[in-house]
Amino acid sequence: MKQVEDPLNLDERELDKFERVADRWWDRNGVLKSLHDINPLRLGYIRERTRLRGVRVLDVGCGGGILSEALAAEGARVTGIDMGEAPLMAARRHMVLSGHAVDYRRTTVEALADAAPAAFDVVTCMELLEHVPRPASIVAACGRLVRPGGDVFFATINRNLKSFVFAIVGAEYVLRLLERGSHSFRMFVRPGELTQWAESAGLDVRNVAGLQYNPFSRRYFLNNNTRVNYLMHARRPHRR
Ligand SMILES: C[S@@+](CC[C@H](N)C(=O)[O-])C[C@H]1O[C@@H](n2cnc3c(N)ncnc32)[C@H](O)[C@@H]1O
Repeated sequence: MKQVEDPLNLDERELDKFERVADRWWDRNGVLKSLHDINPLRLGYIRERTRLRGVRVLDVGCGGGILSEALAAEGARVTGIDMGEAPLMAARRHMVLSGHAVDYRRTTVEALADAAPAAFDVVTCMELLEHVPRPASIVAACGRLVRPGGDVFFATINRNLKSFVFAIVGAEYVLRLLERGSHSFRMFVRPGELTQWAESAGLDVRNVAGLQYNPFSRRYFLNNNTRVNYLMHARRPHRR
């Protein structure tokens, strides 16, 4: 039987995971602690590779706004988009407390790419690709939304035996860094796949870095081991 594609590129079960925990989004020691813990590393990775002050940044799948607010604090003019109602509510509530202004909107990245092509200097899309049915479509839309010469940043989880052991068994069952069921192994994305989608979106991949967790020091760090979590920096060339 032919499978019918969801035109919104949504997986209701995945969305629901974040609806349920949204009121604890900004609890630094709560269920989303790992997002808080990796945020300085993600921000540092972005800041090293692009200018943020005064530029238009789109944060795709922004959730409760952990990265969006950090980008705004760097002086960027940030738009955050997500399809979850409750995460966006948590983001708007927190923005009032923090004073880091972000323009939060409920839209798909594909619809925004139709409405506002090349409207952003920088696009970030972190920890989203492993939660959607058609990640290549998200990557293509990110490529359309960034201006020529602009930068795109992705973060996701590799798909192999080590990532199954570390990102699911280790993180969800042994160390309890994440809630059980946070991730589905089959939705993880290999760096080769992401590179191919980025290139098909007209982007040049400039760097891929690994994001590691040391269970003894309980600290995250960046290196070149991309077997589990990794980040990617791509740039839209001026001519394509
Ligand atoms: C793991 S959270 C990541 C949040 C944020 N990017 C961060 O890293 O701090 C994933 C987010 O993706 C959102 N999401 C899931 N599917 C989506 C889709 N198709 N379009 C936009 N957002 C989506 C969820 O609502 C959730 O807020």
